[in-house]
Amino acid sequence: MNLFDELNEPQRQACLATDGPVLVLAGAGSGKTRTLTYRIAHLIQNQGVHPGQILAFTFTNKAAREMKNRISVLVGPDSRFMWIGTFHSVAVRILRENIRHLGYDDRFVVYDTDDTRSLLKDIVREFNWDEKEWPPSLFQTAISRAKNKFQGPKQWTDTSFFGERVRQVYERYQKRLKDLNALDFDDLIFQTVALLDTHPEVKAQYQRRFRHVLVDEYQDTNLAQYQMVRHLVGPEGNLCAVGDDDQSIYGWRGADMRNILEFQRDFPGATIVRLEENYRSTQVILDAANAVVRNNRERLGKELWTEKKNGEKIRVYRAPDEESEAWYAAEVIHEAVRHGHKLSDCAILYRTNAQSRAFEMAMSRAGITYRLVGGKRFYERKEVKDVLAYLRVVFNPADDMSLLRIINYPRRGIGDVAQRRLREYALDQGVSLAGALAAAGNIEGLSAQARRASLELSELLRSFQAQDGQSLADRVRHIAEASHIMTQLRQERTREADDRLENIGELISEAKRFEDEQGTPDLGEFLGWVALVSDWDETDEDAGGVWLMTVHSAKGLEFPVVIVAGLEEGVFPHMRSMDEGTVEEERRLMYVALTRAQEELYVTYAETRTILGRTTANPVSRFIKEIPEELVAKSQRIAPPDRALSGANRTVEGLALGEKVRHPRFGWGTIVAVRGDGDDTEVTIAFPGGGVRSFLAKFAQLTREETGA
Ligand SMILES: Nc1ncnc2c1ncn2[C@@H]1O[C@H](COP(=O)(O)OP(=O)(O)OP(=O)(O)O)[C@@H](O)[C@H]1O
Ligand SMILES: [Mg+2]
Repeated sequence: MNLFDELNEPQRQACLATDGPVLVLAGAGSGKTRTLTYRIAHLIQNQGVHPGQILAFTFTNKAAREMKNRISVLVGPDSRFMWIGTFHSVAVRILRENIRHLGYDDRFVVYDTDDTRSLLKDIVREFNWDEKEWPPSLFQTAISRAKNKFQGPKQWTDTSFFGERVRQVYERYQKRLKDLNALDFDDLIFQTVALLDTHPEVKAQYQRRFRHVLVDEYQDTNLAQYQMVRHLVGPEGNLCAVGDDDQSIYGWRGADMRNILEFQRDFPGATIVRLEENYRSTQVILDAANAVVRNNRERLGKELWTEKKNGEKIRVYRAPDEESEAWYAAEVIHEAVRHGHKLSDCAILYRTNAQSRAFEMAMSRAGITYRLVGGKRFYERKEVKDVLAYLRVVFNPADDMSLLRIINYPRRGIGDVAQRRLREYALDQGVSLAGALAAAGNIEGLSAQARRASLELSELLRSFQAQDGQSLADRVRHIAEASHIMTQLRQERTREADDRLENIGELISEAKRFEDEQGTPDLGEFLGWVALVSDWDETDEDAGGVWLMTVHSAKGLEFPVVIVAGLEEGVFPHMRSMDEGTVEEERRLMYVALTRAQEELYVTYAETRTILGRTTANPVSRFIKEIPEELVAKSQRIAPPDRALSGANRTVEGLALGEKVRHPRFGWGTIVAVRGDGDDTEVTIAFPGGGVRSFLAKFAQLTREETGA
């Protein structure tokens, strides 16, 4: 097959320009990611570049996986030698190979935001500052900002009272992290850049290794990431970056559009390619997206066109409240399915995660399977973190923070007093907390009980370490058992404890999956992988169902049917952006949202919305007003939700066991249970071949046999 038959002229040009820097600057859906993928295939297939010489950055692990799969189809199994990943995962690989040059041990662990928050809390306590006045999140944000700009504590410039305190905390925090042999997320990039900055021989080694560097979603790289790219690109300057200034939506995380503007300065002689044909959406959708984003002043300016001239008009729906909005979404989806779409063709996009609740509820009630991207993450659950804390200490005995988490969990008689004593000893002697445990026999001021328990724990951890080399899943299982975490949960005999046990079981399965897929039982690799698991990796993509996610998560994706919800001033654009003067970034976010749609686009808003128990009435979003009227369908409702509800109500009166009813999605079934009454009536229906499902009768749109469908 000729690769280039599947590309248009400018896309081909971007693939063929393999000597020197290339910047592809183009709007949504114009084939930037596709071009990048084909360029890699072209390099391997036609230019004799070895897959191991290719380094590509994507914005999510999911995108990396997809790109890898795509390329392996084009070039075969050797593609496994390519380095394709997020900035963070590439950084972990580089640091594991080289971090010793920076005085860390290569068995470092990665701290998530929870872990760093406890560490910061600890530090504030050490300084004896009021924790209410100086919450850890304050420092977390400030330190993260600094790292994204590649500013260490030494480069700190803010000398105000507040700034001075941040500097103090920042300095102590970095020192503590190093003692703990831990890195936070931002450190991964920061330390990689520091490493490449100060170790020319390491830098040269990577530059020789990677002859071609590629970056997707280039508009969302921050300064530190940009510097990482610059260091890794060799003297030949073979860098291909693709991006869209109109889709820059991570300013809050330090993404800097100037990276695009400065590309030409940093990589002189760069070929600039523009793509203008969009292959994703209908002209109506593009016109709407173009019209909205045109209201931004800070942009390079470009327009998109498509050959898909026709297209359904956009439907705008005004709901009385967020529940009706969600119910409307459910109707849209039923309708789409009736017209032959799969559930997985449909996506509901919203501005903040908190908005998902109403949609989840409506989907469950309407019997629509859905997949939520984001939300409470598996790896953030307490019991999972407890077992992981054991694993981390086993892997990296210097990790005092993780040891503190489990030093007395399950309870073993090392109380607060004993813990304080052990920490004092560790500090005095310059050893880790694990070292103090081992020396408990000689530490004064410990009760006999605490002393015995400390020594036992120390011995237990040592026995866990001795299992290096066994299967990972077995190790995780053994640790969860021998630590008595499982025993304790089993004894509780509550539903919650059962859930927790199940989650630990899931963690063990994850360890097995990791081992099977990555082909290594290495605990460190597993922990590194866990730390970088993103919302997407926790979504079962094969499961089917409507997608629920934030607009940020939808970056780079496309769906035939898209519902963009919550278009109210204060929600989208978000309140904070109005205070901080970043409405243009919100508008880019709206542009991203609209351009995810391939065929049908729905935009909804609610007249009143209850957030955190407070009901507010917000005016309709300016972004809706920016969509030209001629692109919006006149009839704005598929079916008014109130009528749908009352209609459903009528049909369910007096539901009886054994009665045959019809559900709009699952078809005919038999009622096997009825619970509750009035609006709360819940019916359970057995569908022949479709299983048994429960619905709130009020919402289920059931019809009776005699009335027909
Ligand atoms: N030359 C082409 N011929 C046919 N289809 C194409 C062509 N180029 C791109 N496409 C298709 O158009 C869609 C959008 O492409 P792609 O996702 O690469 O765009 P993008 O510019 O990366 O979008 P985004 O800005 O949203 O990340 C994909 O379904 C892709 O397969
Ligand atoms: Mg893309």
